[in-house]
Amino acid sequence: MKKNKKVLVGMSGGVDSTVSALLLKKDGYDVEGLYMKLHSKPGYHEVHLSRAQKAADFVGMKLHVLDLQETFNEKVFQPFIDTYAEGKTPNPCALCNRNLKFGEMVKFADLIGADYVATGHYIKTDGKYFYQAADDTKDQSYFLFYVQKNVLPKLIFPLGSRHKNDIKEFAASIKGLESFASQGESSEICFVETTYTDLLKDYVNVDNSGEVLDRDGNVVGEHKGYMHYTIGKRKGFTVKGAHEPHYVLSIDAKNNQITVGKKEELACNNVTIEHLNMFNDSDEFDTTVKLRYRTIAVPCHVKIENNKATVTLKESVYGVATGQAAVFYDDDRLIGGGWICAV
Ligand SMILES: Nc1ncnc2c1ncn2[C@@H]1O[C@H](COP(=O)(O)OP(=O)(O)OP(=O)(O)O)[C@@H](O)[C@H]1O
Repeated sequence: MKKNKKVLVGMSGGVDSTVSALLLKKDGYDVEGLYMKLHSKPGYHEVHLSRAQKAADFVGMKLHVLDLQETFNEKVFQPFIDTYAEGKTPNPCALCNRNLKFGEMVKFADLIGADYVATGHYIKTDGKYFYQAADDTKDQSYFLFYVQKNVLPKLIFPLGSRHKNDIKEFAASIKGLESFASQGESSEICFVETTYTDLLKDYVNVDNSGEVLDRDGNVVGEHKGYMHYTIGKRKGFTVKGAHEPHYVLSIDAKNNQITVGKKEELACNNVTIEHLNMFNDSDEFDTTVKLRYRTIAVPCHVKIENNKATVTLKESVYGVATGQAAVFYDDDRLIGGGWICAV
């Protein structure tokens, strides 16, 4: 029994956090839950908070509720809008993990005297590094690269060595938790109801059509507003007389123009990243890097100077977007990462 060890579990109302809390309780920890009100999607908290309360009641633990909508807006939502407005592709989950789930939640854990913080993320840690989850279809390590190193010793991930299907089956087999097993999966970005452009429309002028250029700067067509595109997208704009598919190569927010070209022109061999968050201390090394979620890490050489890294890719990657995360992996160990600022 882990007597006297208190764990604060992030409760979202979903099956993963519910099972995590239950496993920790069974393991002998003194568990308390926390539901954080993050974004302001209408009707969302009524549903999710009541599910989180139901889960907490089932586990037999106290549920704290924190309203963090203002902090979320400042640290995650506004940067999401601003990044699209700058013609880049944001990664709001990485910012939320650093600032809210493993920022504000850790502060709250300290306040109530909890020794550990747990969530239902699919990831592992040994207190120094993160490691990819056993279930590679669910691995969330890419979104956790920006969590501050000093909080790692406090983190517990009960699901890191398990598979999502087993978690659902486990919940389905427990009387009182069946409904958690059959709930739909949460959407990719929790505050986006339909599409990101629908959401952006309330804040910025998304449908502002403009020119499509080729690599030589010739006007070759029209687009429906640069925020509709990410690097590598091949639909939703016109290219006069084109016989082959064209892809977005770059986005110029200032001039409301996008540049397009053929697939081979999307190839990227060098990336510069900034605002690094490294878990090791080397400033020059060979490793592998993921430049997008759900892609395979490619071998690269990394040189760090003045909190910026030059990443030389040993094979071309297609469709690399500024604003996205570059995350370094040494096999299954996450050794750090940063934000792509130039390709
Ligand atoms: N609003 C919230 N308040 C507290 N903790 C949260 C909240 N949202 C997410 N978490 C924690 O972060 C973990 C990962 O969140 P994510 O949004 O990826 O959900 P998920 O994989 O669908 O998990 P779940 O099935 O628990 O909802 C959750 O399992 C939970 O522990």
